[in-house]
Amino acid sequence: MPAPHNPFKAALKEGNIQMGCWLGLADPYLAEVSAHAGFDWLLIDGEHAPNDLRSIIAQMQVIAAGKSHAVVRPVIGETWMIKQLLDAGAQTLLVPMVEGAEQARELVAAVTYPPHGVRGVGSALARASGFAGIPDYLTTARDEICLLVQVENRKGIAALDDILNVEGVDGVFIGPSDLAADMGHIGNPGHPDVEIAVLDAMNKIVASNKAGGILTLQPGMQKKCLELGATFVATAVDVTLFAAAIRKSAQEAQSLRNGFP
Ligand SMILES: O=C(O)C(=O)C[C@H](O)[C@@H](O)CO
Repeated sequence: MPAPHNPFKAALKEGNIQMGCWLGLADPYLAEVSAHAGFDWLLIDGEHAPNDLRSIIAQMQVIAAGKSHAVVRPVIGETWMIKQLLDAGAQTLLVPMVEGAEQARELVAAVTYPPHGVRGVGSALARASGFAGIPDYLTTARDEICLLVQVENRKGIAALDDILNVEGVDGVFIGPSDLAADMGHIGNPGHPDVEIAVLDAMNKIVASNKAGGILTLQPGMQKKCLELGATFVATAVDVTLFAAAIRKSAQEAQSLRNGFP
């Protein structure tokens, strides 16, 4: 019996668009709500949300029971961190701040067992192997792991062609917020210079036959990236949605109260 099939990786390979949502509320109860909403993928954010290994596992567990695929973002692409997340059952990783081909090759090695990689062998204890319930996990796991890297500063953009030549990287995600900051337009990912850089990079990614991805709340940018051939596009953030809704509700409550003496 092989490692669990990764439908998200298969969809990207076939060029099937996958629409996603960012999960920053760092809670399995709330992740479960999103898991039944209808997104193709949900990003469990270990970089900017208050997640740890346990909270990431809990969110993966509830997402597994829903209709979405869990994509896990570590704080940074450290080999030991990737080892833990893969053993915990993550099959798709989105690694932030990738700036060069050598770093990308190290990430490929981190998701690959020896002799071709350096992923530590712990399947006997791992949720990923069904707690040793999947006899062929060690020999089939790599094929079902989807490695996505983030290019999100000028150094990464300059190295994009080299990164795209790294075998074993399945997709490249452009991070407009960090790219905007590095380009001198912090807080303004919609700046014309940033948009040009994002779309140029997306063009290159798609042309390389790797999957192109982005998170953008701008409908115009979402459409442009899809038109260029991006296949994993996040269009929502749970924190943003919740915060806006709860603020609106509070304002309505106060307006109602103000109508009384
Ligand atoms: O740089 C970006 O944009 C991303 O990588 C996404 C952000 O980290 C996410 O937190 C939304 O701002």
